[in-house]
Amino acid sequence: MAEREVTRRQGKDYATHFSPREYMRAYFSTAQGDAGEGELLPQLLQFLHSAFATGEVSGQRLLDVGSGPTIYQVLSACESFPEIYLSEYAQSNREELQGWLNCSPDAFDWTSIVQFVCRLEGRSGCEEEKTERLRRAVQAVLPCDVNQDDLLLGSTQIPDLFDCVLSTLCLEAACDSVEGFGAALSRMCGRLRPGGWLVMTTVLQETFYRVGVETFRVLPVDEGNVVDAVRAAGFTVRRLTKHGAPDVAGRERASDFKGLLLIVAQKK
Ligand SMILES: C[S@@+](CC[C@H](N)C(=O)[O-])C[C@H]1O[C@@H](n2cnc3c(N)ncnc32)[C@H](O)[C@@H]1O
Repeated sequence: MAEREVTRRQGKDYATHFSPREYMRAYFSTAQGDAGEGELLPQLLQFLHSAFATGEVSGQRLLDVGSGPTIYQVLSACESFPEIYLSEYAQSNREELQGWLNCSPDAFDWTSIVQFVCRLEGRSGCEEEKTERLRRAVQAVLPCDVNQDDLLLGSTQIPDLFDCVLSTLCLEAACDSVEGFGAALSRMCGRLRPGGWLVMTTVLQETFYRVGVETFRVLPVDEGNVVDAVRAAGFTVRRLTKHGAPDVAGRERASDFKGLLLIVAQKK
């Protein structure tokens, strides 16, 4: 029987076909994440914990680019940055974030992941305090498009300069060429002060991931592509960690990533 052709969503489709609820349910229901992705989520959480726990990556203001509907990525950062600006392309994702910030009764439940991060910090039992700290830290949920020169799309009343830019699993989803990836990275760090920090996580050689019934296209990048882009954007790489992907067979995999790259870099 002929295989059904799958439409690979990309670009503007994020505004219309990306279901925040399906995304969070599939990948963030527990701190173990999606079974087919092996240790991806624990590795992300562990890396983000260690990146911020050293105390070196710290300051006043942090910009998270392409936040999606998720808050896992800023749970560690809120201990080191009292002001956090979330930014995201899709309005539906921004609404999910806002719902969580407003303690909406039907907001996604992040308890399992907050518990995991508190355990990493040696502060089991402090989940409520952590959640409150993060809610207090978030100053705004801004629209953003990494493919536009004006990345934050004319948002006003935001700082001219940030001390840290964080971005998790975003550019490879948002860009359609290696050149575009580099340009978006430079743009994203345009508001970073000299000496400021870039913390970025990237899936390697991924061509797709699934969200509910939809399949999203991903730009396959390798370690060299990412490191070259980071250096070309004016950074010194301070820390680089790489993990392989699990060997999961089958067409029903949630994604086809081959590895995970975790980078801390400092702007010259
Ligand atoms: C795989 S999700 C990652 C979300 C979140 N950062 C995380 O770690 O789970 C990719 C995100 O990139 C966002 N995105 C897609 N195109 C974008 C663009 N042009 N500018 C900024 N973000 C974009 C999507 O809306 C989506 O939230």
